[in-house]
Amino acid sequence: MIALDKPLERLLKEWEQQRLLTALDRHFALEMSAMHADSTPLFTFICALLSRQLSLQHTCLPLNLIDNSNPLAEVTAQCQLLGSTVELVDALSQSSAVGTPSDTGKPLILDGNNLYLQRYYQFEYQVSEQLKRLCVPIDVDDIPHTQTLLSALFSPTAQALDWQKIATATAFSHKLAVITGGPGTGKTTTVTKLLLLLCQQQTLTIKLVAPTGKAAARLSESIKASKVRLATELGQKSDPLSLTALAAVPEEATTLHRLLGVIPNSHRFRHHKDNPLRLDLLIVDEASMVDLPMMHKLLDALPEHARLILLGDQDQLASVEAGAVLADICAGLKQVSADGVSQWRMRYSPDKAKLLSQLTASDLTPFVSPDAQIGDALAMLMHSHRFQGDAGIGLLAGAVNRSDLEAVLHVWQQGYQELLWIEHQDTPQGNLGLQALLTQSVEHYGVYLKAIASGCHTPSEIIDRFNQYRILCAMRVGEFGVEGINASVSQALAQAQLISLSHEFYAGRPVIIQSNDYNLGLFNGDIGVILPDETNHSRLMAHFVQADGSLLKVLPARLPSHETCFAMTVHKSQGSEFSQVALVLPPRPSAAQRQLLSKELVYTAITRAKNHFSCLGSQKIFEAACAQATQRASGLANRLWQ
Ligand SMILES: Nc1ncnc2c1ncn2[C@@H]1O[C@H](COP(=O)(O)OP(=O)(O)OP(=O)(O)O)[C@@H](O)[C@H]1O
Repeated sequence: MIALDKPLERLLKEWEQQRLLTALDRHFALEMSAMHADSTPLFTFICALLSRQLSLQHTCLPLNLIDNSNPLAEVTAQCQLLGSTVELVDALSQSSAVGTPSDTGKPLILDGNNLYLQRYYQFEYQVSEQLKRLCVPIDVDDIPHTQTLLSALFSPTAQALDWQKIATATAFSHKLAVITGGPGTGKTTTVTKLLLLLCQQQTLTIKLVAPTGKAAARLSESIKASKVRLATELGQKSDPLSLTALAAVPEEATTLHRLLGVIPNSHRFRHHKDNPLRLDLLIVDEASMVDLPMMHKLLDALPEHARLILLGDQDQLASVEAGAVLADICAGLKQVSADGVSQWRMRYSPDKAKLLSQLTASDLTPFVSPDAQIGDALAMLMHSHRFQGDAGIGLLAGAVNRSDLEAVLHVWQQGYQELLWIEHQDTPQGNLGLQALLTQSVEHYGVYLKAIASGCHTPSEIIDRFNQYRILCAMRVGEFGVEGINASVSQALAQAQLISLSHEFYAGRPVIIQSNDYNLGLFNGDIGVILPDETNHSRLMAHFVQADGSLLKVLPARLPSHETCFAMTVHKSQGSEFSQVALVLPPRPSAAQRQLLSKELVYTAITRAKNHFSCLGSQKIFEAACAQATQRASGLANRLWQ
């Protein structure tokens, strides 16, 4: 069933050298083969492919999607699979290492055409079961009263259907609710109104969390701002909704790790099935960043009676680790027309559509679906309120998200003030595009660096100014990856005498943490700035703003692994927002790099920008990225929707 040009062990080594496989993939395959006496070259090769899938953040290996004639996409194929998917499934299921879904003792599980590592099969199966268990309606005792409250919260709109109102009613009447939408579509506004409704009725222990400290801090700020707006609105009316209930709406958010209770030097948390969280309602923001294992741990720790609300943008890059849970949950709402254009459309069971229609005084019968499944828990907000004023960023984000290349080009050609295209331009004097980016970065980073030089000793103020601008890179390595751009920006700032590179730690050096240090309370992705200590100006300390707004100070020498952060990856920027963003795309990406340049990556970078977005790139590469949608292999969408 497998044809190899050379002995498999030699090929595995070559593939590792060519970076088609990682060392881990090769070792995993050889280890599995050594552990099972009935191993065949086919089995060993498939194990390498499965491990590679996990390195690429897929949760399984769909055997029917393997390109038999060149499974590793080599320049010249040295390995081919012979036979159909059915024969491949049959051959693998003979292996003593491969079990069926109920075989908890086997290291690999074959479920239909999908091959899993046992651990990932369990994560996926349990997450789907946990979500389905949560996907139940909650009785609305007094429909007319709730109707009145909803009408008081939502003024009539010009649109036929007010999806924020429908989302509020959806979440009010369901134990699980997933409210998704792009930036500024009103997710926080909606959830604040929902919390007001719930707090008006009963006393609940409500917790707000996000995957990173930065995202948690943003959630707190958004909820606070939303409460202030709502208080003004309520104050203007003689409403049945009380300001007292609004005051009870919580606004402090924390990180998922902190909520679950980190146990130092362990992958386990203090809260789990046997020691559940003490809460009645959990709200998770930036849910697209939550990977499959983390979602499992979170759902496992949720008490039986608790409600769960997930907020996020299903179009953003998926989690850094395996899985794309939020996208999988929403997958059943995607409709692809005959001409290949995809759009979202809600799907409700007849009962849910009837209830929502009653509660919101709108007609939702066109959205009734006989197989709505988890659709009853979903609410999608499509209209951005944030991008009305600065239309360029919103239009560009929308066009990229739809992979509408004509519209993308059109937006760039309109010359919007908040958009700047910088073309890579190789000349004997160097890349002029890169030089333009460096000039821009010196101007923007100069603001906070000059503030430090002029004696500003208020760390939060300086960090705030630093956060106004950020360079985001698609890649980590290379001249145009995070490493290269950080080095170039550091040099440019040193030349402008804004920083001094004579010491590793200097006032103004921004750092991003690359591993978790539970003792210090620093986590992968946390960003801080090295600054003179407020109480002793001759001593430098790394300053980090925590989720609750407080400052954490750490001696630079004690920092866990970290790097300079004038530039960071788009992946690491999720959950953050900056006034100005500059995206850097490589001019000549390798084949492997091209695979990573996706529309989700470009969309995520654009939507981090509040006021200005620039892109250093070449038009061809930008368009190729916009045309490429990422698909993560997973069986979760099927489990939830079939
Ligand atoms: N129905 C509405 N009418 C007018 N403005 C609105 C409406 N809903 C939200 N907004 C405004 O849009 C902005 C963004 O709202 P909100 O923070 O709720 O969106 P979000 O989806 O949570 O955004 P993000 O993804 O950026 O966190 C706020 O200024 C809010 O006042």
